[in-house]
Amino acid sequence: MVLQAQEGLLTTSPVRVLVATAVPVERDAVAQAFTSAAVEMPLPGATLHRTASLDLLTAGVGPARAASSTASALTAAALRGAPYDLVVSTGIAGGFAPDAPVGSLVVAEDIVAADLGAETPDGFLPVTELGFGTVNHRPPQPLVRDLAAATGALAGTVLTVSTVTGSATRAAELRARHPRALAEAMEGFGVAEAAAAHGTPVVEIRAVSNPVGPRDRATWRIGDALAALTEAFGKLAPVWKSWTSA
Ligand SMILES: O=C(O)c1cccc(C(=O)CC[C@H]2O[C@@H](n3cnc4c(=O)[nH]cnc43)[C@H](O)[C@@H]2O)c1
Repeated sequence: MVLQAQEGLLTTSPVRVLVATAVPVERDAVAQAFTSAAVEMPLPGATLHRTASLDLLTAGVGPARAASSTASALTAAALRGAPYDLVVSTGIAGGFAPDAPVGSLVVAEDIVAADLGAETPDGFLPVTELGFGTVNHRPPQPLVRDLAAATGALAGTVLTVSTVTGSATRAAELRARHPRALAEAMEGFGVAEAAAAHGTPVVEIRAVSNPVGPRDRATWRIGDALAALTEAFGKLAPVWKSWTSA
């Protein structure tokens, strides 16, 4: 393994990984898994924290903001001649009960835009059935398996929504349309769209902070979910190092 000097940082990892969270507390939960200091780099619309292990992007809430921030980071890396090998979307999420309980970890076999489409008298139609776009990104499955094995995460579909589910009816509708759905969050599909535009593989790892369903803020366990993220990322260095998309 070769030591590389990157803009004042020394790294021993040949795999360049960009980790995108929505908000700073999620970024900090990931950063706590590492001892190395971070160098802050402002980007158009987002801030990147570069560590010796990974680059951490605070990408913002929602798929559009997450896509734009991730695109900035990917373009900046390409322009400095060091493109990323992998993009990881991560943070807290709602879990579909009973399969993904609060405190559990989920890794996405599929990253699905669950509300990108049209309502019709016969129900919801994804944009793909209207004749354009895409609603699904599929991460490399061997990597999904390695991530699940290293962390004990459940593997299944992770939905991206622009509106947080707030009723049992909506939760049941989503689950009926996506029987393999384990979790919903608001950024994965946006991050994946930006990664796909750069030809970069993407994965999504989520820690469940609340059940998907009726809004009940008092039952949220954000601290537990953030602790689960820290623990998970503490176990992942060997996975990043051994992984290659080739
Ligand atoms: O105040 C509320 O009632 C409330 C309810 C749900 C979510 C929020 C957020 O501000 C969370 C947005 C943030 O966290 C991720 N997240 C966490 N749980 C869920 C969920 O059940 N459905 C969708 N997204 C969720 C999301 O990725 C955002 O980054 C406030």
